[in-house]
Amino acid sequence: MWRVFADADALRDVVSGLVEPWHDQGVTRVVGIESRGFLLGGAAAVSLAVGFVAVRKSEGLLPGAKVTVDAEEDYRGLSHRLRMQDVLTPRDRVLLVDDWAERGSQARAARHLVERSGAAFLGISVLVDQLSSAARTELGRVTALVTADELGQPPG
Ligand SMILES: O=P(O)(O)OC[C@H]1O[C@H](OP(=O)(O)OP(=O)(O)O)[C@H](O)[C@@H]1O
Repeated sequence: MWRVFADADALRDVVSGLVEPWHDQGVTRVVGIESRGFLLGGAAAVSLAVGFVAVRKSEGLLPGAKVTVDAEEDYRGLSHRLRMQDVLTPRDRVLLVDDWAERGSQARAARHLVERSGAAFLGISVLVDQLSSAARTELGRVTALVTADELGQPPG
């Protein structure tokens, strides 16, 4: 995935595709999950002319008041404690941006963080949608550039 971001045209097209379905949805903040969600969410926030809020998976610095949630296992079977600075307000309408959603556990946990802050969680925008129909129902509106099925198997 990082190789895609190294190409200027591909990066521009990816960010454009992520935000295109959300231009008229009244988004006031973008939330992005570490690490690829930082890059894509930041770029999407600039494109939508709104602020960006980071959700950290690791132990990296995140000063000040925070909300925290233990996410269910992700697609690799890893369990992360997600942390977000407590900067959202009840007036915020939040879009989550990430590169890939499979189990949806990180996105669900991010939704909890957003809603615990009193903000409205609108949905998620991802490059690749590999969600089951059950996982999809808990994430609001889901938009994606491509499904995992459409990607197919990588060559050789
Ligand atoms: O839908 P789930 O099964 O919960 O998994 C989704 C998460 O997995 C990927 O992150 P990854 O762990 O690969 O980290 P990275 O962005 O730091 O590479 C992706 O960026 C999501 O954050």
